[in-house]
Formats: sequence, C-alpha cells, structure tokens
Amino acid sequence: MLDLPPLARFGGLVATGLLDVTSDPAALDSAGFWAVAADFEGSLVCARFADVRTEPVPAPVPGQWQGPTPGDWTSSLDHAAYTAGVRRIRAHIAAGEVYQANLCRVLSAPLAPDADIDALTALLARGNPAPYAGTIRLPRHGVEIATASPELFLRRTGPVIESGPIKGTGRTEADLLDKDHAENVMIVDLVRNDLGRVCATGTVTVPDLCVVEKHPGLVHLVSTVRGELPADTGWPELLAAAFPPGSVTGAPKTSALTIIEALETAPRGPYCGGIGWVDADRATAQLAVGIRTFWTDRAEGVLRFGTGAGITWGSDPEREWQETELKAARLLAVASGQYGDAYESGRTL
Ligand SMILES: C=C(O[C@@H]1C=C(C(=O)O)C=C[C@H]1O)C(=O)O
Repeated sequence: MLDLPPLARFGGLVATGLLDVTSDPAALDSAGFWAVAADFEGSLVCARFADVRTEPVPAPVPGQWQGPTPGDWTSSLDHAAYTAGVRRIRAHIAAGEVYQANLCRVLSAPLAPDADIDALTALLARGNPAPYAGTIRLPRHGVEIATASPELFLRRTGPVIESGPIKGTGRTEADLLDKDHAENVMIVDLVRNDLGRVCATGTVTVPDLCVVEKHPGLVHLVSTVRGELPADTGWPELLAAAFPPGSVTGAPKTSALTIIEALETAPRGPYCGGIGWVDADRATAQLAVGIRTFWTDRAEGVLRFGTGAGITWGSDPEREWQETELKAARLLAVASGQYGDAYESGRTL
C-alpha cells in the first residue's frame, strides 16, 4: 500500500504530525488544529495535526504527477442522461415540488497506484489558482483530496460565521443572465434560513449580494451571508443546520435532496461536501464547498472529479450540460499534466 505521510494543506498553510482522527464534530470545539473533510452524504473525518506552519505550495516536480488524459474520463451521467435529468427537474418544478435543484455528475479515470494527490495540488496551484485550494492526504483513513474550490462554505472568526454561496456561472460576465441573479438570490434565502437556525436572532445579514468574481476560465456570482453564533452553540449544531451546502443542493433543501438522490447515479463523496480547517484554540475556521475537487478511490484504482449545475425552470438542458463541461475542462487539463508542463517550460498559456 502507498504510505504517504498524513498532510493537510490549505493555501499557504501546511499541517503535519497527525495526532488523532474522529468523526465526532464536537471535537472541533475542543482544542488544536483540525483538517476537516465532510462527504456530501454526511460522513465526517476530522484530523488533528500537531504542527501547522505557513509554507508556499511547492513547485510541481516534472513527472511526479502522472494524470489521466482528458479522454480517459468517464461520466456517471452521460450527455443523454444528464439532459434527461434536467428535463425531469423542470417537471418537478412545474409540479411545485422544488424551485431549484443542483444536478451533478461524477467523472472517473484510472489512477496510477503511486499517485500522490498533493502533487496534483502543486499543479492546480499554478494551472488553476483558487481561494480555497488545498490537500487533505490521510491514506489510512481513505481520504485523499486535492481541491481548487472557489467557494466558501463556512468561515468562522470567533462567534461570526460567514458563508459565500455561488450561483451563476459564465465564461464571461456577459454570459450571466437575469436567471443567474434569481438563482443566486434563491440560494441566499436558503443559506440565511440555514444560518438563522443557529445564529442569534437578528444577527443574520447579507453584506454582499451577487458580486461578480473572476476565476480561471469563468466568472461567478457570489454572495455573502453572515451571522453570529450564541456562546452555547458549537460545530455539531452549525453543521446540522447548514450541511450540505445550499448552493449544491437546491431549494427547498429537503425536496432538492430527494430529487438529487433519485437522479444521480454516483455518490458525490467529498465533492459538494465541506473541505478545510478548524482552529479550535482560536475559534477560527475556513471550510470550502468541495467543488472543483479531485479525490481518489483506491479500492477501485480511480481518480474522481465532480461537476454540476443549478437547474431552475429557466434552464435549457444543453446549456446546463455545457456549464458542467466548462467547469471541468480546465481542471481536467491541469490534472492531465498539460498546464504543468507548459508552466515548467515557460510557455504562456
Ligand atoms: C456544482 C457545481 O457548482 C455549483 C453551481 C453553480 C451554478 O449553478 O452556477 C456554481 C457553483 C456551485 O455552487 C460545480 O461547480 O460542480
């Protein structure tokens, strides 16, 4: 078995020296620095590390990451199944069961047995820089994740909690339609409701609504929802109220989850879950929504990657499929090593 040492990396922060691992969210209110990986389906891995330091993401070592070529990937839902799913969601909307549901597919490709997921993070840091990029590498606990997430699930600064839901995606700003703004506002309402279940009454606000953010190869609409946790409320209550993230489920959340369960054929795993760190000593934290994320399935010998889109009444099935392609294209190119090679040889991209 490949036995790479446990490691967590979040931007310029690196954690080594694994102390303990638990699935109990109450541990996040105890002490120490925790890396957190929550699967969309609800399983939680919290890993406490002894040594945390700032250190730049290492430059990619040529040949260290042997990734699949873009043609090696297969999709849990192909074009026909995905577009049929979009039509099915529109029928659920027409029937009044849901306003919006996020339809996702999981891509899989063969993975070299000696592949180190942190070498992929090194490539992603150059080829697709992202505000919540990182690695969680815990091979003995079945967690090997490289994320280039642009989306904030939960930031904690003492009692203050912030979430940064994204809804609205285009190649350029001109692609963003009224529909994208409407989708974003729907999800902001949902996240306000989620945080409102645990935050002190009257503290939930929306400091930013539908701000355009530019990310590699695409633009997003991003909002910020903020609230304050009362002193007796901790991580178990916060996660129970807010998980899974509203932007990757839909509204109302429970109906959207039922529809997702019926239409999607592969577990999302870390994709669309929560990935990041909690510093219990300082009561600070930063968890990303696990989108633009790769993870390993060692039992199957595959690397996986998820991509999806929010479906509303105004959705065109072909356009939504294209959106999932757009979100995947650059990241799959980076994972194939193409961007890394170009970087190493000094070519411009
Ligand atoms: C599910 C994904 O994206 C989600 C849906 C978005 C949208 O519909 O615009 C944007 C960001 C994510 O919250 C993904 O990127 O895989």
